Amino acid sequence: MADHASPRLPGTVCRGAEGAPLVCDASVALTPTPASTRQTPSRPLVAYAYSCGVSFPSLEQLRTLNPQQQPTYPDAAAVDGVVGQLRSRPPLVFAGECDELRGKLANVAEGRSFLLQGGDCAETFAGVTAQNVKNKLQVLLAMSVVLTYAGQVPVVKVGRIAGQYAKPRSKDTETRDGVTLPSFRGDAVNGFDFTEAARVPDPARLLDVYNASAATLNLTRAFVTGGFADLRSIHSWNATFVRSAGVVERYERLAEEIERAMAFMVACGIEDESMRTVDFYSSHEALLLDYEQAMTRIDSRSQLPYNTSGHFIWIGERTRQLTGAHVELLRSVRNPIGVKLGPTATGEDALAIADRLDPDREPGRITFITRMGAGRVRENLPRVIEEVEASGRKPVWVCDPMHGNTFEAANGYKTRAFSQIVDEINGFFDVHDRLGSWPGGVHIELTGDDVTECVGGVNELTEADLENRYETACDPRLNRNQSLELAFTVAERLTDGRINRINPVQEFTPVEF
Ligand SMILES: O=C[C@H](O)[C@H](O)COP(=O)(O)O
Ligand SMILES: C=C(OP(=O)(O)O)C(=O)O
Repeated sequence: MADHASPRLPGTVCRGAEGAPLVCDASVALTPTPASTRQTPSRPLVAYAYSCGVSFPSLEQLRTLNPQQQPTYPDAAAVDGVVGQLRSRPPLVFAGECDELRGKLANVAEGRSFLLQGGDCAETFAGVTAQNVKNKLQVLLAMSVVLTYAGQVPVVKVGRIAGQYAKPRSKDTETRDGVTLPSFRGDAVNGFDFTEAARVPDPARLLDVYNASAATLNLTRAFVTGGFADLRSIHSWNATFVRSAGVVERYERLAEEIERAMAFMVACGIEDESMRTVDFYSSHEALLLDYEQAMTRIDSRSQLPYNTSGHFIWIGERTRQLTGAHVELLRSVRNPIGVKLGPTATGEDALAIADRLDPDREPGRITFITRMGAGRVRENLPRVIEEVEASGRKPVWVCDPMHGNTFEAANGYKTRAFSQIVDEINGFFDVHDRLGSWPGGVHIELTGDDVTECVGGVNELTEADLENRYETACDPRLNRNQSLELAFTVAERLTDGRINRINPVQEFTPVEF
């Protein structure tokens, strides 16, 4: 074990200020790792405590906690090898960016802004193309403009992007025509093809996840800062929407209004950087413990651990066990954390998880993503909100109207009805309105393409249409027009009496002419 004064080496274990061992950050590595201190795959990873005394679990410890939804790899040594390689890779996101997002989410929790989180149900390696990433950004930017302008709220933009490659499944196996194989668990785990070979979990895919996420993030950063997100190109974000839809005309009218407003601002001398770039963050479900634990790094500024695989990570409905491995891992990292709450979640469950993940009640740390289903949201959500808010906690409340509203169409396609998605969102707003809490955001599975996966919406897709372009690797997503239509629906609920809360009248400084 190296002492603290030694050069810090990736993956080495050294003594912290109080004698507690800590794992050093690859970003502060000074010299190549000498063979004697190299973390070999077969050597157990050492649990450590960082200076403030919170312990960070080793993979061995996590594995004793009966982790749910993990792949069963045929070769444990191969997993260790991959984990070792991931530990030495550079971080994908930076601690300071995660802090910045946490600060923005604190504003959302206070009712001062709104979270738009959206993207694929399951990203795929084949989907890492410039066109795909651009289409997804385009639809998210268009939605965010609708929310900002029509809804009159500042919008925090987070993609389900650059890491959303692993899926929890209801069943371990899938049967087709009498043949039973392991379920597809996302490109991070196994192959989509229904063959025995494809469905074997392969740990080398975790390195592909890293590479695909890095490429996606790189492109995303370039798009959002390189002119693509310039509000003055607002019309061009619309170029690829299906023209016939009424929702597109509505968007065009709004884009024209924004252009006029911007021209007015420019004429008044009010033009700044915020019109040209946007802040955009990545997020995914932190499902695969091998990957998420290996991607944790010690921030060289604060000496605290951050999961560097994405800015915002969430714990799914199936893995939120209070003393389970996922909660144990995420309680020890500093990123803002989401927790999905399904229809059976109680206020007591939510409070217990919040206390475990966020004992210090740090603003912006916890986001509860509720996904109760349209039929249950009005009945089940109030109790959860009431109990959590009565404790004095102020989490971000977000509605995921997708996961509680999935059904199988008569022709066998897994689908969702646009009307039910809207109904759950309306239920979410109704409940928050009644309780006086802040409906802080929406979490949507969507794509920038014109797929036919969800029925209804402006183009009135029917079950028969599903077979035309059903391309999701897991759950059905809203297509471009449905996503935009949803943004207008949410914007209407936001303007409904809320503008004053978000933009309280401020001291007015007259512009000099
Ligand atoms: O996206 C969420 C889950 O991974 C998905 O709904 C599970 O789908 P399944 O019920 O077909 O396994
Ligand atoms: C699996 C997901 O959701 P949930 O945990 O809510 O089922 C998801 O959002 O991809």
